[in-house]
Amino acid sequence: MLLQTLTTLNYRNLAPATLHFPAGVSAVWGPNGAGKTNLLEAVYLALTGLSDVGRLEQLVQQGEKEAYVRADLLQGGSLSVLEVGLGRGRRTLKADGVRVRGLELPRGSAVWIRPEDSELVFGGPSLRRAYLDELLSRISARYAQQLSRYERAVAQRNAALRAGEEWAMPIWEETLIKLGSEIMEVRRRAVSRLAELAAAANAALGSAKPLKLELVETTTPETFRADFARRAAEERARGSTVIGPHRDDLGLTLGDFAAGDYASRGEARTIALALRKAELDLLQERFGEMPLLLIDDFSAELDPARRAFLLTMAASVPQAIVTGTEEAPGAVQSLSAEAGTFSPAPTESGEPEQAPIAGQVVA
Ligand SMILES: Nc1ncnc2c1ncn2[C@@H]1O[C@H](COP(=O)(O)OP(=O)(O)OP(=O)(O)O)[C@@H](O)[C@H]1O
Repeated sequence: MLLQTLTTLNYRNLAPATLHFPAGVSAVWGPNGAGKTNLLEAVYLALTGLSDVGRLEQLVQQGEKEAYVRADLLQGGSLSVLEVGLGRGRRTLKADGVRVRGLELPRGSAVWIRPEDSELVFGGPSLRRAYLDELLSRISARYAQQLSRYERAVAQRNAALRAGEEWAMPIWEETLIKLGSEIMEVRRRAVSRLAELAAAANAALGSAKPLKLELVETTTPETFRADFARRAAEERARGSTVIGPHRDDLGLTLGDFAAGDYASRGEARTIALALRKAELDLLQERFGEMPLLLIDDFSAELDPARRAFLLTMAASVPQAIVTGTEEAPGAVQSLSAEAGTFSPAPTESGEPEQAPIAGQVVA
């Protein structure tokens, strides 16, 4: 997977530009607020269709109505043009000029490592479910479809519970048991492999304590129906579905203790990094091609073992973009960031890879 160029227009604080990315590590460095994270966010959005902002309008430059991002991506030897158009509450994705849904994008194309990934450890179960569901949705389009059907059915059953529509319960319960059991089966298989990969990454990061990942389930495919009967009174009192994969968690144990309750901040960062490395490995196993690696703010990582791990990871994939307030070592391209513009600078080891080309926008 090689990103060849990224074009942005009216995207957050980025100046309109087309940037070229060679194979190897591109270092993007500059002061706080320069737009480094925005650049990685634009790449990730164009490649995966994924974005975790609350409102799409946030992505459009203030004072503008629409934004545009285009990525030219080389995958499996052929070039794809991926485009995103953003407007008020509206997002349009195109692949090679044809409108597509997010699921139809090249799903194993990028992994994004961010300083806030520690929230995967300290945050609530919904963050870990989102990590798992996003990853599994990229691995399997069917999983994504079943999950969205399941979530709709949960919302409808909750509405029926609140309206006291007892007659509708058997129908919704059968739907949830069918869709939910399939989701649980896929999660079980994936988590068993993810656990191996994350444990290996955690050990490679020099952690003295073993990392264990396991699904914490509120029910099982085997007991779903009986659990609905058992929790019937509670569900009616609360007006909500309290069992099922939408309430499950990805349990993280470091050594003998639950990581969310007992891990130090540094240990949490190591676990989060191990989870991202496992994600990279799983996507590579599934699609047979190494995703583009996006590392946001490597310079915030002060621990020598984690910093070395990040930089080794970047150097070991076909292509990585590494941002920081200082230049990442070993880069083949260096882009200095300032107020939303990215100017080629000599790398630590030589001349700029590209001439400045800001302003060339392919609309
Ligand atoms: N929709 C928008 N329109 C204009 N500017 C925006 C928009 N959204 C964010 N910004 C600006 O983008 C800048 C943040 O950029 P970004 O987070 O990419 O910085 P950064 O280079 O990663 O900084 P740091 O090193 O602090 O992480 C902020 O100054 C913010 O005000």
